Amino acid sequence: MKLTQLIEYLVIHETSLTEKQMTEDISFITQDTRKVLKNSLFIAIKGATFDGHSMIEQAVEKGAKAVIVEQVPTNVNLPYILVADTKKAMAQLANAYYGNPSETIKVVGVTGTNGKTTITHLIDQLASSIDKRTGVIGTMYNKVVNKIIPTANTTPDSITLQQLFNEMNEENVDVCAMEVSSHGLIHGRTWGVDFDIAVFTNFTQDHLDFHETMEKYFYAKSLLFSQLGNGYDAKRKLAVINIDSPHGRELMTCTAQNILTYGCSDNANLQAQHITVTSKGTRFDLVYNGTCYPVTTSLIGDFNVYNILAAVGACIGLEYPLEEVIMAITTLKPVKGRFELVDNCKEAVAIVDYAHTPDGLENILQTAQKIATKKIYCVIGCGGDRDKVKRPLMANISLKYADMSIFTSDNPRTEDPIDILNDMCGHLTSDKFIQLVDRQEAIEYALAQAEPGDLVIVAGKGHENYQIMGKEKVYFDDCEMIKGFVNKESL
Ligand SMILES: CC(=O)N[C@H]1[C@@H](OP(=O)(O)OP(=O)(O)OC[C@H]2O[C@@H](n3ccc(=O)[nH]c3=O)[C@H](O)[C@@H]2O)O[C@H](CO)[C@@H](O)[C@@H]1O[C@H](C)C(=O)N[C@@H](C)C(=O)N[C@H](CCC(=O)O)C(=O)O
Ligand SMILES: Nc1ncnc2c1ncn2[C@@H]1O[C@H](COP(=O)(O)OP(=O)(O)OP(=O)(O)O)[C@@H](O)[C@H]1O
Ligand SMILES: N[C@H](CCC[C@H](N)C(=O)O)C(=O)O
Ligand SMILES: [Mg+2]
Repeated sequence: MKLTQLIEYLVIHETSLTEKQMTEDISFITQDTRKVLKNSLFIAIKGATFDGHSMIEQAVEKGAKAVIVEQVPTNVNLPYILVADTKKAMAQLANAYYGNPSETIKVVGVTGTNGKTTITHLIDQLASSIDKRTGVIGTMYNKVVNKIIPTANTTPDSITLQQLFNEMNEENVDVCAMEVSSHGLIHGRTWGVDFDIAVFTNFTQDHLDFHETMEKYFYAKSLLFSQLGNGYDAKRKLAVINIDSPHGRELMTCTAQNILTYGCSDNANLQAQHITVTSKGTRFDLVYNGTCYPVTTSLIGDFNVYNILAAVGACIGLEYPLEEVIMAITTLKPVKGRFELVDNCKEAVAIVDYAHTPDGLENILQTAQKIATKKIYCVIGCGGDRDKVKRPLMANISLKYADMSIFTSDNPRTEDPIDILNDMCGHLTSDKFIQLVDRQEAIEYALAQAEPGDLVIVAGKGHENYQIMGKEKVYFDDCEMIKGFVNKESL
């Protein structure tokens, strides 16, 4: 593609490129000097730890035909194009390079503190059940039909994102269910994505290390709704909002589009009534447009009823046949590491879950109380180099609902795990907890104590099969640890 064509939508403040240089062919765009190839366009980004502007000379040496910058280089002979904001330019360039690929796919963006992965995977299952070709973008992996692509982020950078949409187009994907994280929104990773549907799950405390205040965190979430279009778009768009959340009600003013509300309140468009939770699954009545549909699902918990309503709401927005979608609810499989029941030698009910926020933990422990017949053990840790404010809150919640809490490590990263444990339980005086810094020991302790019929919740890591210690990822899998536990007394 010609450089002139690629930069058509940029507002250029200044450039050192000649008219001839502007007509050069560009065959690759990147924001990473390590990936620059011949005939690339390099975009310099100021990141958290590194400033791409410091390496534009090397990028040009490696074959970049031009560099996009937001500050004039010291060496003005370099082929630079000055813009106000290189992150915004990167999103515009990525979109131009891949030909606005999200326009031809139905894109469902899901945001909120908890439930994004679950809902996107439920949408994937529901859409697949009516023979749609699907894509998924999110925490566990990205997926193009059956191809699984590993990912480092919940919401990828704008180049990776547009590249994924392009691949989805090549594979004739009908619908992509995508997690939209608050980091992704603040970093502008989703700029230029043509969302058809925006789903809001809920809003509670997390990520204060990054957003600093709940107000700023909520503002980040609201961006998905203000980016949903002007209300007069060629494509019909819809915001699907949890009306039981006060923040959901506030978000309703952030979009120009039509809104479908869901929840348990009488005024929700899509409603759940008469919820019954058991250790085998959940039953409820789904009410839409005055018709009541009794449904059963193997997903456990009231919070999963919300997740199902959100996924069904998205399917309504996609104009899928409602009765077929509702029938498919009974076939929904739980998502890996989300309230996942794991076999073990103790005949205890062991559950691995990804709860890593106070609200997530409270929801699963409330659900645990509903299905428990005997004692509840809870193994939980908090991530290092992340929101510290949530640490004592999560310990308090565990103590409130579990008969015994085992506080341990969960991705300490560059922090000392003992310091994290002190933040969690330094203030506690109860005798209903112990601290075991080694996660394997913590899980084994809980299982060793558990009697048949007790419930052992192992929370925080869900699908993750690693522990991040320092900068290293060490293999660790909660499910394997539970399955592999051998009760020493029975040997
Ligand atoms: C703190 C943070 O968000 N970092 C993200 C960010 O990296 P960064 O821009 O800060 O990277 P940097 O190392 O400072 O580099 C700056 C620039 O220089 C370039 N560079 C760097 C080195 C070099 O030699 N040459 C070079 O050109 C880099 O390519 C980059 O363009 O941009 C990268 C690309 O988009 C992300 O992968 C990376 O996410 C890291 C891995 C991360 O852990 N992020 C977390 C906090 C995050 O974003 N989480 C949310 C999920 C939250 C939730 O689930 O609720 C997410 O969406 O993943
Ligand atoms: N609707 C919900 N409301 C409250 N808690 C939930 C809800 N759905 C899931 N959870 C809890 O949150 C955990 C994470 O769920 P999920 O992975 O779907 O959320 P997420 O929003 O994708 O999280 P992340 O921010 O890490 O991407 C689950 O394991 C469960 O404990
Ligand atoms: N998406 C979440 C994942 C946290 C998972 C937990 N295991 C941890 O490391 O804290 C985050 O980036 O905060
Ligand atoms: Mg997720």
